[in-house]
Amino acid sequence: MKPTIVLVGRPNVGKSTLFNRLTKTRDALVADQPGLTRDRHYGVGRVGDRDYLVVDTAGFDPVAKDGIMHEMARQAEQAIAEADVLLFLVDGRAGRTPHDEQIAARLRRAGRPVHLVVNKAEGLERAIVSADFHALGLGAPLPVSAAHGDGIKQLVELVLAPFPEDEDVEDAAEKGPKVAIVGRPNVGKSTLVNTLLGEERVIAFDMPGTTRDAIAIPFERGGRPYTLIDTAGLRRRGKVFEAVEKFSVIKTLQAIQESNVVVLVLDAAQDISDQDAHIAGFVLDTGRALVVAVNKWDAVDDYRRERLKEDMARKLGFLSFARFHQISALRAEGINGLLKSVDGAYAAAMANLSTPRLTRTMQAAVAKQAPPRHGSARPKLRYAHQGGMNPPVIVIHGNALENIPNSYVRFLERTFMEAFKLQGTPLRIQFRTAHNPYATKN
Ligand SMILES: Nc1nc2c(ncn2[C@@H]2O[C@H](COP(=O)(O)OP(=O)(O)OP(=O)(O)O)[C@@H](O)[C@H]2O)c(=O)[nH]1
Ligand SMILES: Nc1nc2c(ncn2[C@@H]2O[C@H](COP(=O)(O)OP(=O)(O)OP(=O)(O)O)[C@@H](O)[C@H]2O)c(=O)[nH]1
Repeated sequence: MKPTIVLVGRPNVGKSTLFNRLTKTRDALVADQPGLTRDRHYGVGRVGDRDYLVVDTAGFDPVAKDGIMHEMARQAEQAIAEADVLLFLVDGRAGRTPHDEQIAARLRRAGRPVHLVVNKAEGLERAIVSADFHALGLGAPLPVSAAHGDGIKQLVELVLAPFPEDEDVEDAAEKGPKVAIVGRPNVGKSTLVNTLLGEERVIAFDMPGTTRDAIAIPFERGGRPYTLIDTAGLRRRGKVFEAVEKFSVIKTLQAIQESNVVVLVLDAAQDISDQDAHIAGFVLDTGRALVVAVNKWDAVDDYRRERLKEDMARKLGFLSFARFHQISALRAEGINGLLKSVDGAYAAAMANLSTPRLTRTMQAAVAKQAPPRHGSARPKLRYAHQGGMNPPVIVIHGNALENIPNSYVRFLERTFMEAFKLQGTPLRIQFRTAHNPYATKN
């Protein structure tokens, strides 16, 4: 399970600064993609081998009764309800305020673990800060400086400690791909789930009594096992599954994180929206394999189809690693092709890449196009090996690799993707520079 950390606090205490800190570790792994915009309030982070989801609630005001503040408070309430752990941020320089007390009173009733985090604590006397905020009745305050990065690693380790670690990727492989079907409201997710599950026997239906309702539904198609990771609270009613809750961004992102392969459902009758692009960007950030299902293809004419293709090329160009399928969930058209791509994307995400072949492919790429010189140093790529799966991580060793530009990273990604036929999964390339004083300076 990958825990969801929700940040709460009054305006200006440093939530965005902490959010950036907590999600920054992961960003460094993802080459910037043209056209990719990230949602400012939802991100993924990683410490060691552990992934987590971070949500920044804006402007939480538990007493606002109407207007934009009320709407923001409503969204924050939903995030609190869906959190695994809450970080309540206060401002060590401003001291305890009445607004902090209101929020504390609300959080004491949240039924979730709450950590009281005192931000802007650099240079402050620890004992004085602690005494002031202890009065909020949420346990010992944890001093940090989000701006300077002090205390952040300890904070994350403390917060994640109670959550079990994930099962090994390789151990899980024989159960088949874990698939999350995601998309904004009304694109046809429930219809697709029912089409997938309807024809074949559902092997079992478990509802583990975990802190949140993560539901995994094993099923078979064409003799192959899959596990469906539920998103927006699909519940079984009679023979069919239907959504019983409102669309939830957090549940969507949690399902993406729990999955191996994401099926992003789009509605052919609608233009691509920011929400579609944000979900797609999140999939890229988590490194999950991806197949795009352009649903309701039956309901649109040729003109609309052409227009949609242009729209997708413009707004989702950063998904060039993924296959796109035109389907009709309602008429069960295009489903086998879609699942074939799910299988292909899963195989690519889990592929074993041999060190000699990786190194040969890398050398061939360099021979074709050498990395640009930076100052007096020409980066030297020596050898490559695999550093992880789902997504495949390729670790390249060499000298002066710090300054390799993003465009060259993307060239390497494309080269590996073609050589190893890794369609359907994003790739990560990591550089390890040897700091050998005798390293050749050619
Ligand atoms: N001294 C100090 N200032 C900080 C620290 N973290 C954040 N700040 C400053 O505090 C101010 C508010 O930070 P934000 O991260 O925007 O705060 P926020 O809680 O997201 O604010 P809203 O977006 O209004 O909810 C900015 O001027 C930051 O530079 C810190 O650790 N130390
Ligand atoms: N024409 C057409 N309509 C479809 C198709 N798939 C779904 N729909 C219709 O689109 C509407 C929304 O479908 P749902 O499956 O409930 O969509 P959803 O994404 O689960 O929606 P939320 O539960 O709001 O997240 C329903 O009226 C479906 O009948 C399709 O392939 N073609």
